[in-house]
Amino acid sequence: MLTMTRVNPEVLRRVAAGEEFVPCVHSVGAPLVAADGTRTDDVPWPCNDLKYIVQFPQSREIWSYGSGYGGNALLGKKCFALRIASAMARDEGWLAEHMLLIRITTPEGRPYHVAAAFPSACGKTNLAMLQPTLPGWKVETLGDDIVWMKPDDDGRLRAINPEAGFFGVAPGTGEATNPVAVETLRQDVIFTNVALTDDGDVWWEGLTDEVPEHLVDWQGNDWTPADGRPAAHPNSRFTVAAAQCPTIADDWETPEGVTVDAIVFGGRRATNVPLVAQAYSWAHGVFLGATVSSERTAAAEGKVGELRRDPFAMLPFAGYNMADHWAHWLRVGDTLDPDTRPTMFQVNWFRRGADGSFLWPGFGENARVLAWMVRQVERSRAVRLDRGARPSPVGLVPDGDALDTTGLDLAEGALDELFAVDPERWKGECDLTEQFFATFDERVPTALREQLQHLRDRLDDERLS
Ligand SMILES: Nc1nc2c(ncn2[C@@H]2O[C@H](COP(=O)(O)OP(=O)(O)O)[C@@H](O)[C@H]2O)c(=O)[nH]1
Ligand SMILES: C=C(OP(=O)(O)O)C(=O)O
Ligand SMILES: [Mn+2]
Repeated sequence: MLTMTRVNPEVLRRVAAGEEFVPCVHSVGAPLVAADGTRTDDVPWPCNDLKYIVQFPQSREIWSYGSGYGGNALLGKKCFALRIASAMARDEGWLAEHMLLIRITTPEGRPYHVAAAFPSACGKTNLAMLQPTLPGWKVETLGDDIVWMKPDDDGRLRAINPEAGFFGVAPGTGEATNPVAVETLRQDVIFTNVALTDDGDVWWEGLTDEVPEHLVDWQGNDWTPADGRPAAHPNSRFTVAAAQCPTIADDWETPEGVTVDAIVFGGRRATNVPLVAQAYSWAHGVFLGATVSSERTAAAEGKVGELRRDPFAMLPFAGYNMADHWAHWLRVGDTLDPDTRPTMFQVNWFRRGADGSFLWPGFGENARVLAWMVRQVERSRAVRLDRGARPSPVGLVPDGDALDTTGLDLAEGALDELFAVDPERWKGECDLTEQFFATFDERVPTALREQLQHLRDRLDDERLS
C-alpha cells in the first residue's frame, strides 16, 4: 500500500478532526496462531478458501477477507478508487474510471491529454508507457489504471491519477514491447507469482526473447522450457512506485489535474471491431463505452478467449448499476462545454487476420493511432482544417493517408482488414448488444437505445450502397 498510495500524516490529522473517511479492513484470513491457540506453519501465499471482497457503497466501507491478490488486498486501488469512488462520483457529479492517462505532445509542441479505458490485461499499462515510433511526437505517463475526472468551472473535464504506483501485469512486459516498464522495474519492486532464475533474478514469459534453460516457476517447482506450461502465472504482477517511471510527467501529481481532450475505449477483439473509430457525438461515445467487449484474459474469471461484455472496462469495478453509470456519463457530458468536450474514440489493437496473426503491430506503433486522434481533436477545434476522416457505420475512420503508416511493414491488405466493417456480422453485434441491454431492463438510457438504432440504420445504408 505504501507503494501504491500517497501516505501523509495530514490525513490522520483530518481524520482526527472529524473529516469523513472510508474505513477499510483487509485480512488474508490465515492466522499463524488461531484464537484457540492452534499454531499453523507459515506458507508462501497465505489465504483462506473462504473469500469475501465486499464494498458497501452506501455506508462507504470496505471489508476484504481471505485473498492475498493485489486487486483485493491493495484496498486503495480497485476497492476504493473505483468501486467506492464511483458511487461517490455519481452522487457528486464526477467520474471514477478504469483508465490510463497520458500527455501527447505534437511535433509543433501542442500538448493534449488522453484517458483510455481497456478491460484488465488489455493494454492500459503498455499504452501509458508508450514510446512513439513517429518522429517528433512525445508521450508522457500520468497514470496507468485509474483516473478521477471532474468538470471544472470552464466546462472542461479535468483528470487526476489517484494512485502513486503501478500494479502491472508482468507477462508480455519486455524490452521489445515495453522498454519503459522494464526500466521502471530496475529497483524497489514487489513481484508476485513470477518465476525465478538460477542467479536469483525474476523472469516471466515475454521478458526476454531468449527463454532461460532452468527456472523455479511461480509455484516453486523446477521448470524447463520442455515443460510446456508457463513459468510465471499469466496474471503475475509487479508493484512499483510511479515516480520510478522514466516517462512520468513532471506535473503528474498536480492536484488541479490536466484537461482531457480525448477519451478512448478499447477491448481485445479478434474480429469485427476496427483499429480505431471516432464517435459521432458524446452519446455515441457513451454507446461505444457501454458496448466494450473483450475476449477473456487471465485477469478475469472464466475461459480465456471467450467473449465477455465489459462496459467502460468497469463491469468488475463499478460501485453501482452499470446502466445508471451510462446515464451518469450522459449527464456529465451535458455539463461540459461542447467546444472543448473530450472527443471519444474506440480502438482495437487485437484484430487478427485469416491466419490468426495480429493485423496491427501494436505497442509503440499505437502512437500512429494516437497521432490521428490528436489531429482529429485539432480538426474539431479548427486548429487544423484538412480532412482526416470518413464516415463508416461504426464511427469516423481515418481517411486516405490520415493514419500515418509510413515505414510500417504491414501485411498485404492488412489495413483494409483492420477497418473492414461487414454489415452482416455487425448485425450480429447489434443483436448481442440488444440482448445485453435487455439485462438492464428499463434502466438503459433512451439515448443509448437510440444509438443502437442509428448503428442499425447506418449498417442498412451500407448494405444498400
Ligand atoms: N498485440 C498487442 N498486445 C498488447 C498491446 N498492448 C498490450 N498488449 C499485451 O496485453 C497484455 C496486457 O497489457 P497491460 O498493458 O499490462 O494491460 P492492463 O492490465 O490493461 O494494464 C500484455 O501481455 C501485453 O503485452 C498491443 O498494442 N498489441
Ligand atoms: C488490478 C487489476 O486490474 P488491471 O489488470 O486492470 O491492472 C485486476 O483486475 O485485478
Ligand atoms: Mn495494468
